[in-house]
Formats: sequence, C-alpha cells, structure tokens
Amino acid sequence: MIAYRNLRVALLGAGSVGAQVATLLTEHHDELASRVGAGLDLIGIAVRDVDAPRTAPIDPALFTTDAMGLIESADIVIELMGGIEPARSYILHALNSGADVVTGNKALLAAHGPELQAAAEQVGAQVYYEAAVAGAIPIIRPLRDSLAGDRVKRILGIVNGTTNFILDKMDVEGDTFENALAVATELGYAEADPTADIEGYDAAQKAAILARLAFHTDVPVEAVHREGITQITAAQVAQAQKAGYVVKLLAICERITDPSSGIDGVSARVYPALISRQHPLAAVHGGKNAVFVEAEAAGDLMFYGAGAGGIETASAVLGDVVSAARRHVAGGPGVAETTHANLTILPIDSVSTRYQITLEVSDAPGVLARIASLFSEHGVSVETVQQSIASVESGATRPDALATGTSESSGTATLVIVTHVASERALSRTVADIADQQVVVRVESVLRVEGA
Ligand SMILES: NC(=O)c1ccc[n+]([C@@H]2O[C@H](COP(=O)([O-])OP(=O)(O)OC[C@H]3O[C@@H](n4cnc5c(N)ncnc54)[C@H](O)[C@@H]3O)[C@@H](O)[C@H]2O)c1
Ligand SMILES: N[C@@H](CCO)C(=O)O
Ligand code: NA
Repeated sequence: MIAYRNLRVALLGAGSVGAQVATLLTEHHDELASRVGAGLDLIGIAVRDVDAPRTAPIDPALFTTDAMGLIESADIVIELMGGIEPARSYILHALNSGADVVTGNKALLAAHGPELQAAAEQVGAQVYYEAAVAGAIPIIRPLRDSLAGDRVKRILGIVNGTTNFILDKMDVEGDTFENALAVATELGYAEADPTADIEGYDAAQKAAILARLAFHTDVPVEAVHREGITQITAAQVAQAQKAGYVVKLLAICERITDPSSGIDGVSARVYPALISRQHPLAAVHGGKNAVFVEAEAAGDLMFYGAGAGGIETASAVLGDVVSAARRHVAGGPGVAETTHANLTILPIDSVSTRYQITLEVSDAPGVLARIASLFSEHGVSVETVQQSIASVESGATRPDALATGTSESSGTATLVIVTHVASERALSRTVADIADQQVVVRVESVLRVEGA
C-alpha cells in the first residue's frame, strides 16, 4: 500500500537517454510506485525547443523551456542535457532547492564533482550518477556501497564503447583504424566529432570518477594521464594477436608506490595497452564495456554490459531515481561520499608495468647483444625476445625463434621485446638510449602490457 505523497520528478533534456527515461517513467508508473512506496510523477521536461519534432511518444504538454521554474517544483531532478553549463548551475539550483539529483553527465562530474558533492552534503541531499560510467553497467553503486568494506587495489576498465568497437574490428577483421572509425560513426557508436572517444578524453573522465570512489580521494580529471588510440596500426594489432595479446583502450585506477620516493598514492591513467587473450577483458567485444576490479578481500570481480545506448543508459538512470525516491520516503540525509583518504595523485612516471617494445634494427652480428645490454644497464629485465628478418629481395618477413646475430644479411630485422615489470622511468630511459643506437633503424612502438 502506498502511503507517501507522490514525488515530483523533473527531467532536463530529452535526447537519446532523456527521451527513454521519460517513456519508462510514464509506462512503468504503477510498477515503480509499488517498488518505491510512492508514485513518481513526471511533472515536466526542460527542452530547448518545445516544438521540435520527437520520435518518442511523450506528452507534448510536459515540455517547457523554463528549466529553473521546473527545478523549483521538483523533489527529484534528472539532468540529461550533458555539457558543463547550464547543467552545473541547474544541478546546484536543484540541490539548493532541496531536490535530489540524478545525472549521467561524466564531463561535469569529472570537472566539478567535489563542488556538487559538497553542495549536496550541505543540504542533506544526494547526487546519483550510475549512468555516468559504463552506461547500464552497475559500477558506481558497487564501488560506493558493495565494496565500501574492502580495499580496492586496482581497476582495469574498458569504459568507452566507440574505441572498443574500433579496436575489436581491427583485431577480429584486420580492419584499419580509419575504416573501423568510419563504421563506428556510421553505426552511431561514435559522435559526429569522435575526438572525445578516440583521444581518450571520455575514458579519462570516467577514470577520474572511478578512482575517486575506489580510493576515497578527489582525482581531478587533469591528473589522469591520457593517450588515445589514433596511433594504433593494423600491423600492431596483428602482431599483438600473434603474440597472444589484444589491444584495448584501458582506464586504469591503481594504488601504487612511487619506486624512487616511496610515496604511496593513486595512479589514474588511460592508454591503449596489450592484455593477454586469456584475461576476461579480452572477451569484451564490439561496443560493450567492462570494469575489472581487483579488491584485497573480494579478489577479482568483473562488471560487463552495455556502456552506452539510450534505453540501456536509461535503466541506470531509473535505478538512481528509485534510490532517490526511496530515500525521500524513508527520510534522512543522503549518503556522503568520503574523500578523506586524500592520497597523492602520482604521475605516469611513478607507474611500473610490463612493456612490449618493437624495433627495426640492422640485421647484423652483435645487434641483439647490444640491445640486451641496454636493458640490463637500466635494470629492466627482459621476459621474451622475438625476431623476424626482412628479406632483402621481397621485403617479406620470416620469423626466427631468437636473434643470434649470425646472419650475414645487410637487411633489417624486427625485434619484439617484452619486459618483466619495470618502472616507466627506467623504461623510457632504456628506449631513449636504444633509439640513439646506429644499428637501430627505428623504434616502431612501445606498448604497455597490462592485466598480469
Ligand atoms: N547516450 C549514451 O549512450 C550515454 C551513456 C552514458 C551517459 N550519457 C550521458 O547522458 C547525458 C545525455 O546524453 P544523450 O546521449 O541523451 O545526449 P543527447 O545529445 O542525445 O541529448 C541531450 C539533449 O539535451 C538537450 N539540451 C542541451 N542543452 C539544453 C538546455 N540548456 N536546455 C534544455 N535542453 C538542452 C539537447 O537539445 C538534447 O536534446 C550526457 O551527459 C551523456 O554524457 C549518455
Ligand atoms: N561515447 C561514449 C558514450 C558512453 O559514455 C562511448 O563510446 O562509450
Ligand atoms: Na553505470
């Protein structure tokens, strides 16, 4: 039986996600009411143009251009406009008017999360944002609540669907980056301007949000090291496949200790990396997302599913609306998010991981020994070396088990070296020295190997 008064829900934005949220709120009204213990009444939808054509079956009487007026009458405000302003001002106004806020706006949260959380805490309200990271996949609540009694050691996330779609297409079909991007755009995975996806900005925003929750520390998005996937070639993907790896754009949040200073802190970084084809993240295909969490007591956990899409993301939004509504019914302040740990955010130089270095070198005696000695001079331990010799006549390559320096050829050879765990500093010094060697024609690529 429903004893509580109906709750007033305001929606800001009726795009891909907003339109689906409006439809579900209306169509599932009675079911949601019985779950919450109060009816959830959609009282209005703030849009730019009330007369714009709509595909979703939404009552036109709900549309308004008076966002501020709508916010002031609401118990729960759902922000699905995106962007920083006016979304930030609207959310602050909603909190100061006593409403709870549900948003999917990762750009805003990554840039102004602490400000919004402080405003919510001050008035005893709550900001919910499950949709902001990995769309439909429950990951915010698991980190904030389910794992609140554990210690997270590391998160490896595939949190951008566009880049996973592109890299998967390159891996499975041998496609080029340019072709795969064109298909992603055609299918509507990538934005008209896909820079935020392919240059890793979108994943960096999500990494900042995840790291903050996992390590109870504010992580400004500017402190997230970011590299995109535009430099990844079909040849690198094919070579990774031969060596038993797959290339994925990973958002990594990790508790680390700087090897030089001994400072204990947090690393948040986004880059394309190799992971073993045996790792569960290797099985994340197409535009899907997954977040792999390594916790001290729980061990390894993986959260998998749709990281984008209007109706899929609307599921996460509706879950948050139900949580907010239940809190209204039960009473009491919102759950504060703690950033008390206040750990140091360490730069990429402090990171240690494994690396794969691909070199084109002169195919001459002593070259491998010279390269190997440079690794050992910098304290970087080599795990495997593979060589293929370029045939001078045809330009084709044949694989060799290991370079022995016995060839009399005046052509070049490709060396693929995988290291044990080494520090980023030692590795970059090693690569700089290697690049200076006369016998080295070029350093083809340096890729990190993650997930071990
Ligand atoms: N689409 C997804 O798959 C997805 C997944 C996760 C998170 N998100 C996030 O959800 C939010 C919404 O995404 P979307 O895909 O629905 O975007 P969208 O561009 O389809 O929709 C946004 C809508 O908001 C409207 N809008 C913008 N400024 C406005 C203003 N000042 N007043 C009124 N209306 C305004 C736009 O006209 C548009 O209709 C974004 O923050 C996005 O990052 C989207
Ligand atoms: N552009 C994003 C949408 C979801 O945040 C992606 O490709 O994952
Ligand atoms: Na989510």
